[in-house]
Amino acid sequence: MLEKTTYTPGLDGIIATETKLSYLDVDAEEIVLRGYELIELAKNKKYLDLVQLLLHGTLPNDEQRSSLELEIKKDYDLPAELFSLFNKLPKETHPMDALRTGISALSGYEKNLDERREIEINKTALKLLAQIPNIVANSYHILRDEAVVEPKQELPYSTNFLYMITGKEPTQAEADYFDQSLMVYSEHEMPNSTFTARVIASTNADIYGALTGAVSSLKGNLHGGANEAVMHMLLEGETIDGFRHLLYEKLNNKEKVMGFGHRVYMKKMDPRAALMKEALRELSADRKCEKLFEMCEAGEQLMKEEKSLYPNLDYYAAPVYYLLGIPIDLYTPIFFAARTLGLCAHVSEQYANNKLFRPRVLYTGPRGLHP
Ligand SMILES: CC(=O)SCCNC(=O)CCNC(=O)[C@H](O)C(C)(C)COP(=O)(O)OP(=O)(O)OC[C@H]1O[C@@H](n2cnc3c(N)ncnc32)[C@H](O)[C@@H]1OP(=O)(O)O
Ligand SMILES: O=C([O-])CC(=O)C(=O)O
Repeated sequence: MLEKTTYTPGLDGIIATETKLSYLDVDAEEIVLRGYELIELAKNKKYLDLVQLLLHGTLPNDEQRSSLELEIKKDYDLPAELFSLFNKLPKETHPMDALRTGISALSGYEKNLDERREIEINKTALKLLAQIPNIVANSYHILRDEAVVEPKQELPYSTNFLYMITGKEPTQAEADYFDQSLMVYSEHEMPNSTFTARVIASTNADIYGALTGAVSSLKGNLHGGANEAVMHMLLEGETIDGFRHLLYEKLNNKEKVMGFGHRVYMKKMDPRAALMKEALRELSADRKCEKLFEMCEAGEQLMKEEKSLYPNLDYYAAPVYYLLGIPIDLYTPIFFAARTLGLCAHVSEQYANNKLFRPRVLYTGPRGLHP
């Protein structure tokens, strides 16, 4: 007989696996990535440095970073059939669903689909890191009957990603904010999407299947979908007073306010949100759009006073993306593109030391019935 004491709803606080990749140390207010602290990395390094760190365990030197970038860039192009596929989707398809379809379809082009060795999975990971930004940007353009924006080899990795989204080359400052957002989104221990990917990989299923499942998980508004919801809420609020009114209304209706709360940080501010808040402060001042920053701060204050709840990353990443001119429907796909890194590292780690996930239940139904 399984004891009720072994059951925690939502697996809250339960250790699901061992990992060398990352750990949220809430007391120390540190997000540990292979021994480094994520916020320090995000202030001093680039997304590509994190690619090398998470997949290979060490930060690259300049030469290693350049060869990693070349390796990724050689796989930027997508099979032409993928564009035809996006053309056939209903125009109402959400970009997260187009992304899910795109990743699933890519599996058919993978020669190494049956490979589970780390060295081969890392190669696939680089290919996915090359192709997923292209899927994110161009499935969106195709669904809106816009021209495809081909990747530009001469641009740095994340500059090219932002360029494919907006169709115009970003300034250095814009590219830097975007790169920093990709870093803070890149890996976060055991969120629902990472757990989903590891559960799928634990059956020996391939990495495309694991990532396809993770896209579905990330779309939900209790997870990655929250960043899009935050921006819609800010636009609906319009002014500081309007936004405060909207938040009170939601709290009175017992609705969840998107962008607040977190399973692990519930009583503290997500350190990544604090970094994005600073990016928003600078960008708002630069764009003479201080009102957006002030609205966010007013919302943060209200939620602290009324509910003792703090912003998570999505709350401050959303307005940063808005000021970078990114369409709202792409916020969650961008989150996924950045998280592709962490997901691939977790899938690789799962294969390397696999044990099938298969938990038990606390049965609450009837017994002893007869047909
Ligand atoms: C990058 C990311 O993916 S971060 C997560 C993004 N998601 C969101 O922003 C969605 C809004 N937030 C939430 O729904 C939650 O805080 C979650 C899902 C992130 C974490 O949830 P859980 O750990 O399961 O906690 P749970 O939802 O049970 O919340 C505990 C209590 O705080 C309240 N609460 C938590 N978050 C919120 C919120 N955003 N707005 C209002 N109340 C909230 C709950 O209503 C609950 O109150 P109760 O005990 O009176 O019923
Ligand atoms: O950790 C979580 O549960 C959700 C989150 O913040 C992330 O995936 O970045």
